[in-house]
Amino acid sequence: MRTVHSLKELRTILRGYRQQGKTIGLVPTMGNLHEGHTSLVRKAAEASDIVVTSIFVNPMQFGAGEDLDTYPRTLMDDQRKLAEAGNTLVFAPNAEEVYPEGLANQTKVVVPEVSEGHCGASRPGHFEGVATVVTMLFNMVQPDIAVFGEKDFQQLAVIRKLTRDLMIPVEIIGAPTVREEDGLAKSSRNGYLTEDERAVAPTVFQTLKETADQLVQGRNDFGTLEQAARQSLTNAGLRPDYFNIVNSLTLKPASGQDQEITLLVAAFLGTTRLIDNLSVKR
Ligand SMILES: Nc1ncnc2c1ncn2[C@@H]1O[C@H](COP(=O)(O)OP(=O)(O)OP(=O)(O)O)[C@@H](O)[C@H]1O
Ligand SMILES: CC(C)(CO)[C@@H](O)C(=O)[O-]
Ligand code: BAL
Repeated sequence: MRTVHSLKELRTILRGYRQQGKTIGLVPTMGNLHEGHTSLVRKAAEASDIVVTSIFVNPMQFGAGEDLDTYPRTLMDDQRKLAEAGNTLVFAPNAEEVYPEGLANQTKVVVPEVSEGHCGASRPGHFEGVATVVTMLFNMVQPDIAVFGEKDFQQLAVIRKLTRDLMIPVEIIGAPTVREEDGLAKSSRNGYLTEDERAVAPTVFQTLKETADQLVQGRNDFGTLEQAARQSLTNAGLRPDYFNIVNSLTLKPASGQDQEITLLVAAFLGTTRLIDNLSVKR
């Protein structure tokens, strides 16, 4: 498995693969990889001949006061995990390679509607940063397929929409959330949790499951259920950012007629912000 840092080298290698008639899969990440990421790589390897994993902590998607500087950078460890998962090529550019003219001067991709609300409301500019860098990665790698985790449910919806709207010829594949045994969604940011916080963290998924059970039983009083879920999180020592029951496609507030409903949650444990979601069919 090779690692390249420059776009020029990436393009030269990929040209060679394309000339051999190989299909290319892309897995965009910010590194500090865990089994959630390697499951995406395995999925990409099933769907394409060559798998490119990008590792780039994208400054454009971090807000002021967020963890851009402290976000864990663990390239050597990541390379070992990727090789084991069947990855072909790692693309690990630095910020100057991706944004040679700096962030202020960068053309941006703005995705309306699905990027509004939820994480979009709590992290202004976040999805502009994600949409822009993902569009750039699509142009850099020109993959046939790209795999993203359902753990970042709103992000996946944003990427599906930008791909459709900008007619980018790539198939977007969603991959299920990989969890710890106690239900906590695997995430690089779990590493920030103290031992005490880690013991409380599974409450996020438990609250999702308890609320989903109520929905499956036919409850339509979504506001009451959201309020009760926020209270459960608070009682466990979390600080809920949002707990929203939405239509799975539009991410707008769910209605009683919706057959596919998604519960979206973000909550702080100390300074760590955890997100998760669960979808139900009715
Ligand atoms: N537990 C998981 N299961 C499946 N996919 C995941 C999981 N965690 C992350 N991913 C996916 O991996 C890709 C890269 O995500 P990222 O590098 O931000 O990882 P992360 O662990 O979610 O980090 P963070 O804690 O910063 O959100 C995204 O498509 C994301 O949805
Ligand atoms: C898709 C992504 C790699 C873009 O920076 C990031 O938002 C992530 O890791 O989910
Ligand atoms: N996993 C989404 C990337 C972020 O939180 O910035």
